[in-house]
Amino acid sequence: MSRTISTVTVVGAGYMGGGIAQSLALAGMSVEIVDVDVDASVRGLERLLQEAQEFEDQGLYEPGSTEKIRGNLRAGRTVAEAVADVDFIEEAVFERPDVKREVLATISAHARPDAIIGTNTSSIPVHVLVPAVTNPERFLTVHFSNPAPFIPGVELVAGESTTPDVVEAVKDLLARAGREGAQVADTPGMVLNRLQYALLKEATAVVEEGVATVDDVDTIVRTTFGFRLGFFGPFAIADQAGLDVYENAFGTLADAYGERLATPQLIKDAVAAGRKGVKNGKGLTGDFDDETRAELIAYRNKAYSRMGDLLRELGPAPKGADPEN
Ligand SMILES: NC(=O)c1ccc[n+]([C@@H]2O[C@H](COP(=O)([O-])OP(=O)(O)OC[C@H]3O[C@@H](n4cnc5c(N)ncnc54)[C@H](O)[C@@H]3O)[C@@H](O)[C@H]2O)c1
Repeated sequence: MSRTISTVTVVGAGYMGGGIAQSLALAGMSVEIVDVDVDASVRGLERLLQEAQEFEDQGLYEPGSTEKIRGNLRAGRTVAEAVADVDFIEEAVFERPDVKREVLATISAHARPDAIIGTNTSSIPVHVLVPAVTNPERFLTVHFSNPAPFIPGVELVAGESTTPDVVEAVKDLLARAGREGAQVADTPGMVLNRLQYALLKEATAVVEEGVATVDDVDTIVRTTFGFRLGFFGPFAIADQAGLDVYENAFGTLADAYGERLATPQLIKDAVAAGRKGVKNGKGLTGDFDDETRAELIAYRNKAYSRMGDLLRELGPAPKGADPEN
């Protein structure tokens, strides 16, 4: 039977730790935040309550959210005291292995032996931190994205000895907080940053080669494929476009840019096996019959139409002044 997390301590009441604590408290968990000392923890709590009130006033949080957070979120104790009897501890201190190791060792020394311990690291491989934790079967990366109160996705990275029930318990906690956890392997950059940096790297090459300006690259990303990404990942998008179409298009890219942008084996194999995507009912993301295909197209059209409405309602994002040099 899966374990249920209902009490949480977040260590590090800064930008990310604060947002994580606020989100979990809003979702009904009993949460404590703790920072370097009691004063810093209490200041963190005050800042979070003020911020929650601002979100509520701006209509970003439901009426009554700040009161709910106030009732579920506390501060005022040391790390040792605050982690002593909770189901889950999320470490969100500075992104430095030495600092994280020290904090994780303190947490391990004072937490229950079965308490689950997560780290919010965005770049440090979990195996680098594992030696600092006693009972490492209960330790994993639980990587929230910025801004934590609003971004739903959370990357999970299990260590070599992390047990499946621990991953399941964290996924369940995240689901109750309206978040979605996805597990990835313990590799540098994990998935989020590897993909995000690959896009930025190619975008930078486009600008450096004089193909388009920074502004025009951002416009194209925002208004074309970026428009789809809130609803579909790259595999679902490829299924909708046609895997055979992608195979051919990769051929053109490979002619120009070489092996780096040649057709991936996964796509070659899929097309060779007769998988062309949604259009022939056989995709990388699944099989589609007439009914699911029609439902998908209806969902897609509604999603993009609503996305257009939202963008028109919000208007363009504020921009900085043109760089002076
Ligand atoms: N900022 C982002 O966009 C972002 C996004 C995803 C993940 N992360 C990760 O989240 C973690 C925290 O980042 P942040 O942006 O919130 O940093 P931050 O500097 O805002 O907060 C870190 C907090 O940790 C506290 N701290 C430091 N040492 C401590 C100790 N020994 N005991 C208790 N508290 C201690 C600091 O006082 C500070 O309040 C990092 O691992 C970072 O990589 C950050």
